[in-house]
Amino acid sequence: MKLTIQDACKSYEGRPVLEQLCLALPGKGTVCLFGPSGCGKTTLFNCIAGLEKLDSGAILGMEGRRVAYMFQEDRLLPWINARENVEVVLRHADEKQAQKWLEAVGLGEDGDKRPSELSGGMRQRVALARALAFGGDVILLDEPFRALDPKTRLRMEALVQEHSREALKLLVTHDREEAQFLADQILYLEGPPLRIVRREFPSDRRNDA
Ligand SMILES: Nc1ncnc2c1ncn2[C@@H]1O[C@H](COP(=O)(O)OP(=O)(O)OP(=O)(O)O)[C@@H](O)[C@H]1O
Repeated sequence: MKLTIQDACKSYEGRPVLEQLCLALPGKGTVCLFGPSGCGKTTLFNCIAGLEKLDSGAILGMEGRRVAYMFQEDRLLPWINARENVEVVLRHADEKQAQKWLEAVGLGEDGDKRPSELSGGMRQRVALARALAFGGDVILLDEPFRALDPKTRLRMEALVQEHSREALKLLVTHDREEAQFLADQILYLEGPPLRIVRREFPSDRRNDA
């Protein structure tokens, strides 16, 4: 089902971050959000996820849809190990399944380590494994590859591309090539207040070329 953002308004301390924002998103596929720091992308994600409430307007099409959210920070639980951090989001606790996800992000050997024993890039990959393992209908990824070296980054991009094909994946990136590689649709943004200055459909463009 399509996701429709209708006249969304959200202000902080009198400063509008979302102002009468209207946006129609497809039911599935990858939409990359490309825009400068502070333009309001995270605020939009928080409103879609229901963590922040709009001042007015509506987000339609979220009824009954499960949301996975990979935040800019890893937000791992510090008192349990990497494998358990993935296991907590599985419908049925399953250590083997959690281990498979860790292997998919290249951390098969690190499952017993607590977040404090992992590097920033490793923690980010555990957070990515957790978001994909949850298997939501809407998957919000806020700069998911930021702390990664180029080779690992490519591997993680491929992982995101191949999983959850029936979900709507919304991905914030500051990397043009990454957006071109992953996206069915790229939204170029400015703000605050957040506005869409351009929409691009990379695969269509390739077909036209
Ligand atoms: N809880 C809050 N209280 C006050 N101001 C906020 C709050 N959250 C966001 N803002 C402000 O809203 C604006 C948009 O912030 P937001 O985090 O949504 O931007 P962003 O595009 O995700 O930026 P970045 O790429 O740096 O994460 C910024 O000016 C920010 O200071």
